[in-house]
Amino acid sequence: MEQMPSPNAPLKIGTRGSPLALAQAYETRSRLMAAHDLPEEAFEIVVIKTSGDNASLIAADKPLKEVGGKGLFTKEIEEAMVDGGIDIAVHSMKDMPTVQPEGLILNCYLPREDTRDAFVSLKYDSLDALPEGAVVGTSSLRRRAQLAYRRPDLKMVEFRGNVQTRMKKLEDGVADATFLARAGLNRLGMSDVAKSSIEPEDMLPAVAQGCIGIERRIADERCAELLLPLMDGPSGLRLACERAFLRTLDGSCETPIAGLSILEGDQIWLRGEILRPDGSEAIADAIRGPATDGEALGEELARRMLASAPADFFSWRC
Ligand SMILES: NCc1[nH]cc(CCC(=O)O)c1CC(=O)O
Repeated sequence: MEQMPSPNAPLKIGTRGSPLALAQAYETRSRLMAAHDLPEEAFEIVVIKTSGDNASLIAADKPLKEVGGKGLFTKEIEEAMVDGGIDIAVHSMKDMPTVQPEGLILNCYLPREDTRDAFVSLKYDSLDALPEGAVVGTSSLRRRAQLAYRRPDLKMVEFRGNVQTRMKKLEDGVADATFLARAGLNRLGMSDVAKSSIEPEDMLPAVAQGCIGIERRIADERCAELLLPLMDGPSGLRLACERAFLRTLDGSCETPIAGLSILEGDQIWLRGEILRPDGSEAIADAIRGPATDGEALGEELARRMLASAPADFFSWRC
């Protein structure tokens, strides 16, 4: 049965419990408080444990895609929203599947943070400075493939956990360097661990990197109204374009796909890169057109890249 919260009941904001997820939930709460002149008590942050947070799965040093793919960190949160246990959910858009469960809508995007990856190392200043055979820690299939393509000499090791855990691994000498989203570091107040940034011209970030999205029930008009002033126009155009690209490529699992759109006046410029998981081959392409046609442009670029790739290139599609 549909629960009918009283108009004065606190709005329940669902989130994972990681330091980054909490920072994103607090940012969302602050923006809601400012937009509606509401006190902190008008909101309740509800921490939800997801399969992806399951310690035993994380401890097993398996690539995340073997553990369960993209819905891994979102399933339980979306279930809580369908059940009415929470009213809205705050997500890192780059971790979100391109299609939402029935009854839910994800179209509220906050102003985007830095979209670049950061180069993090205790010994070296940049990717170019890494000596031959250096060890890079990463759990991201995209970063792994992009790095293997550009620097076949590098050795990759599986690297997971929060930023503190990863820094400890660097201290212990498990790897010489790692790559983290600048957006996450900035939100955690840890941007000083970044030695340099990877420019999109050198390596495109993940689709939707650096963007916080807020999901709600489609039928919940109270939440629709509350979120309206938070919806950032430029983020909306860019995310529609990038997510259409990913959706058309069927990037439903963690896939070696990178993509970034940039607004230039009333135009949008989308660049994409698709790689073989082992980094032995990559295809890149770009498209430009009216920003309001972003979704169609994203689909068109994806179709063009699918058509131009060798037949066995998309063996990872699922
Ligand atoms: N896959 C984990 C994840 N999801 C979102 C971010 C960073 C924040 C963002 O991109 O918005 C990260 C960590 C990372 O890649 O360093």
